[in-house]
Amino acid sequence: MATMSRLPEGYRVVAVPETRQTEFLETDRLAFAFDSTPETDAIVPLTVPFDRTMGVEAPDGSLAAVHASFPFTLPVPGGSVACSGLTWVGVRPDQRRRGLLTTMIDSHFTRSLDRGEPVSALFAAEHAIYGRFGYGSAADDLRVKLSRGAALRDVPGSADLTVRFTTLDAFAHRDVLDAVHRAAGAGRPGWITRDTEVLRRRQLVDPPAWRDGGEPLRLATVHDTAGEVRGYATLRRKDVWTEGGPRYEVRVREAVAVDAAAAHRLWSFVLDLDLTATVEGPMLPVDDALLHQLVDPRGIVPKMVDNLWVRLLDVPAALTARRYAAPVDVVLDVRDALLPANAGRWRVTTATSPTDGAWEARVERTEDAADVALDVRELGALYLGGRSLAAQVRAGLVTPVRAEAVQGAASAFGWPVAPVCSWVF
Ligand SMILES: CC(=O)SCCNC(=O)CCNC(=O)[C@H](O)C(C)(C)COP(=O)(O)OP(=O)(O)OC[C@H]1O[C@@H](n2cnc3c(N)ncnc32)[C@H](O)[C@@H]1OP(=O)(O)O
Repeated sequence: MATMSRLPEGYRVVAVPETRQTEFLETDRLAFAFDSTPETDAIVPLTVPFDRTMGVEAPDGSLAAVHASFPFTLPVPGGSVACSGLTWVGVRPDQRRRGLLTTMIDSHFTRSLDRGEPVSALFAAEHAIYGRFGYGSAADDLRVKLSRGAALRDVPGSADLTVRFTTLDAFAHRDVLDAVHRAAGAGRPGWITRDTEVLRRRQLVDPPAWRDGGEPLRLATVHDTAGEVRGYATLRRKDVWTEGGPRYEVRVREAVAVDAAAAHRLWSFVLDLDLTATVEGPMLPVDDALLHQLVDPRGIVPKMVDNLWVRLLDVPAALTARRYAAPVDVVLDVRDALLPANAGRWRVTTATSPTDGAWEARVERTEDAADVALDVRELGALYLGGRSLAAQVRAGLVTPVRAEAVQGAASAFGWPVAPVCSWVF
């Protein structure tokens, strides 16, 4: 690795074991300006994976910066890949802009590669932070505001389903909701599942301090005639009384459904709760069924937000782990200032014809002339199939060395299901 480290004199990278939990949390609280109380801490499980938590110590031995990573299985087009999910990154405000994050990223890359994780992914606190390290913005999610009563097109089977509404219980509901969450995201790139008990429970906890004047989190579940859960929404209503009557807001934390009928039934319920006027949706994939089922999509107020950022740490391993939407034979000339093993020309070739439209690729070093030249950041952005190589060329981010190669490569690197991760880690 081309080392990026430029720590000030006397600083050093250290592992942060669980015994330093209090110090770890204090560092991140200073960085993120968040507070907590013993009441909230008693409810919210700590998700920090201390066996994968690192920091930077100042010369006096105190923690100046921290980060951790989750061992995820990242769904990618047609498959999945071992992924190091970077998280809890924080540098104390009095230690920032001295290269501490840069050094931590260096160590994160090395450790991830040593563990056999060819890809890293993250949610970025701010847009400007991670591109310099080769992370590309690989997915968007949509946050929509809808009016009560927004009509949906008919979907066969919806009328056979029933909805139950109750108060959410993180312990009682976590397993059944996790099973639905997994089923709902099958085949969707980026749909990271919550593979530990703490991560499952963390999505459902509801300390009073987080309610912002709303009710406790409620749970709407959609059931088929056999009683099986086919979809769910976690949500809270906030009471708003006006001279004109009640205009409550519904805030949906998560809404997932295993099929179109369940999505239709779920949203029909959520969009027609008594006393309410508006519904704020959760993080939705940009191709979510709701957006297609709405009779009048003009009625929504959408906001598009960057979702997962992806960094290819081992280009050939990462590109081999995904499938391609069309046959391709393209030579990529990759720039990677931080991980030189990725740099240079790679031929991506698909061969035998698959029955499911998901083409496997061979990825090999080549001396042949490049078709397309791009930074590893843009390759990371393409990785989940949610960005278009042709759009990157049009935006001036990718150089089309052989312009005729772009259309075919763009089709192959795309994917028919939009990537998204439904929760922030
Ligand atoms: C995956 C996650 O956990 S996302 C959470 C990230 N954490 C936060 O946002 C909490 C608040 N902020 C912080 O803790 C810190 O400011 C961090 C982690 C964002 C940056 O840490 P620093 O140690 O200051 O970064 P470092 O000094 O290594 O900066 C490297 C380069 O990135 C730039 N940079 C760092 N942060 C930012 C930012 N927020 N916006 C724009 N540029 C930035 C620096 O200017 C520097 O540029 P240069 O190389 O041209 O001089």
